[in-house]
Amino acid sequence: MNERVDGPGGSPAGSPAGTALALRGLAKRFGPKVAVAGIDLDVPAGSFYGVVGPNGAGKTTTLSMATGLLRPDAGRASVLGADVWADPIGAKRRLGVLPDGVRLFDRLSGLELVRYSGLLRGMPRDVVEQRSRELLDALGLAGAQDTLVVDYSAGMTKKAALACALVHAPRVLVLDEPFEAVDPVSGATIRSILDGYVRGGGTVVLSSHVMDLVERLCSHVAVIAGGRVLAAGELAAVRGAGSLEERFVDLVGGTRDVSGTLDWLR
Ligand SMILES: Nc1ncnc2c1ncn2[C@@H]1O[C@H](COP(=O)(O)OP(=O)(O)OP(=O)(O)O)[C@@H](O)[C@H]1O
Repeated sequence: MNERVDGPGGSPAGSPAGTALALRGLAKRFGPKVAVAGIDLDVPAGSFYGVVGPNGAGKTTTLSMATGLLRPDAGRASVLGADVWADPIGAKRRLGVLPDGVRLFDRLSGLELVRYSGLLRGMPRDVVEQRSRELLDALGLAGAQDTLVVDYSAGMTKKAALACALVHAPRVLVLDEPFEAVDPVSGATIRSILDGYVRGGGTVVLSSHVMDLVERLCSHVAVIAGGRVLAAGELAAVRGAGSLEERFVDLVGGTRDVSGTLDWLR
């Protein structure tokens, strides 16, 4: 099943004008395991795009290939027209990425880490300095800016990584589980930063397991399972009459009845 509910202008063959992220036939296997089985997706510029799917659906593998972190076995990805593999510098200039299970240079302090990200992007030192401090302040890390990242909690590390993804003001943000391990106050701050970013013309693609959050934040959603897109397009069209969670369960398969098992646990 591959139900496409893209609005007019969406084209599975070419990359329509105004596409921030275009994925064509992306595929990846790990040994015998097919993680991603040929994914096509157009993320319209200016959209807030949620990618949802069960554990092991292929979300992280897809986003890693889409952002140049993992080489696909087949297929292409482009960011605002720049091919991620043929023109990596052009694509990465337009892109900010929060990868899954981020490995950071954690012997740097939070401030040093964000500064380092900005300087790597070739930004002027004074701009880097100002933005790094502003980002850490907005994300509630100002008090910990001189603490080594290795001593950060999981949520603090995620926020520092998000600051690194934002410092060069990219036009497209790809965030793998940005709210995981983040407390509710920080979550609200991140939501408001991302909202403002999209209102200013930026594009956000994020993966999440939290349907309520995707429903509240996103204009578009793709449901992925078994390495394929089951449905994609505007949130209202994908969701239909019910909630996104109902639609998700409907598409991905019902909940399992485990009432007669795990007797030893009772
Ligand atoms: N490096 C790897 N080596 C072997 N198998 C892998 C590797 N990375 C992913 N896989 C497999 O590929 C499939 C898709 O994994 P992926 O991490 O993309 O799923 P996901 O949708 O992000 O899952 P989750 O929601 O649990 O984070 C899974 O079956 C996983 O076991």
